[in-house]
Amino acid sequence: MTTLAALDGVTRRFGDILALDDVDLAVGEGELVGLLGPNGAGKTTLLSLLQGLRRPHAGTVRLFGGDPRDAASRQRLGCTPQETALPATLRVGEVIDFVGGHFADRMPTAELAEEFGLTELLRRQTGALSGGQRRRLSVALAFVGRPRLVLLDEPTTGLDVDGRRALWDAIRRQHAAGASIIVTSHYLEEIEALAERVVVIADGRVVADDSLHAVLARVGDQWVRLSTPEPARLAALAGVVATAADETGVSLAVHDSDAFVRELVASGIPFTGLQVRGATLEEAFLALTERSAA
Ligand SMILES: Nc1ncnc2c1ncn2[C@@H]1O[C@H](COP(=O)(O)OP(=O)(O)OP(=O)(O)O)[C@@H](O)[C@H]1O
Repeated sequence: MTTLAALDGVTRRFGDILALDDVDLAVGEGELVGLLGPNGAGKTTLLSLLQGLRRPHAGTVRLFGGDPRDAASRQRLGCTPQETALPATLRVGEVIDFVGGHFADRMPTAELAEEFGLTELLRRQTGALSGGQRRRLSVALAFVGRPRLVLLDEPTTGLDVDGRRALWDAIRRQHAAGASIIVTSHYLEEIEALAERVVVIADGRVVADDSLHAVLARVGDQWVRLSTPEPARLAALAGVVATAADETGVSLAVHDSDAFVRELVASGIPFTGLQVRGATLEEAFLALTERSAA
C-alpha cells in the first residue's frame, strides 16, 4: 500500500501546551481513517501539519512523499476546515468554479453539485445559504480537484440527521471512487458510518489505532452503574477498564460484568442501584480517553 501521509515522532507545542506529543501515524492509499478525540485532543493540529499550515517542533511530516509546506506536495490534497468563510455575494456555482480553477484536473461543476445535492442551489449567493447548505458546499469544495487524499474536519457539524446521512453517502461514494480520506468527528455514529480504521487521540497522543471493532474490544463492552460512598475502592477490582463518577453515581467499563459483580460483593464495598448493560460507542470512547488521562 502506498503511504500518502505520514507523521513520524511529531511533536507540536503552543506555548506551554503540548498539542501533539510524539505522534506516529501513516495513512495509505484507499484508507478511510476516523480521527476521534475529545475537544483539544490535537486533531485539528494534526490536520494543519498535514496541510503545511504549521511546522512540527520535532519529528517529520510527509505528504505524498514530500514536505506538505511545498505547494507541489498539496496539489492532490483536498480539505474542509472546521469553519469555512465563503464570499457572501458569490453564487454557489461561481465559488465552485473559482476553487476548481486552481486544479489541472477538476470535477465539472454540474457533476460536483449533483454529487453533493447542490444542483438547485448553483445560482444562489452563498450568503443566502442555510448553515447545512454551506457545510455541504464546504465539503464539496474539498473534492473539486479530484484529490487523492481528503482531510475533513468535523464535516457534518450542524447538520440534521438527513443532511448528515446524505453527506456520509457522498463521502462514501467519493471514497469508493478512489479518494483516501481522514475524517475527524465528535460523533461516534459518524466514525462508525464512515471509517474502518479508527485513530483515537487524547492529550496529543495516539491512544488507539485499530479497527473500530478492535478498539471497542479493547475498552470493554459492558457498562456497570452503581452508587457507593466509597467510589475510590472500585478501580482496584478485577476487569475494570475505566471509571467515571458524577453526582448520580459511578459508571465503570468492564470486560466481564459477571466476574466484576462477584468481586464487588466479595470486596464488601457498599453499593446500591446496580445496573449492567452493553456500553454504547460513546461510553467506550470516553473510557479510552479517560484511561489515557489517568
Ligand atoms: N493557535 C493556537 N494557539 C494556542 N494553543 C492552541 C492553538 N491551536 C491549538 N491550541 C491548543 O492545542 C491543543 C490541541 O488543539 P486542537 O485544536 O488540535 O484540538 P482538537 O482535537 O482539534 O479539538 P476540537 O475537537 O475542539 O476541535 C488544545 O489545547 C488547544 O487549545
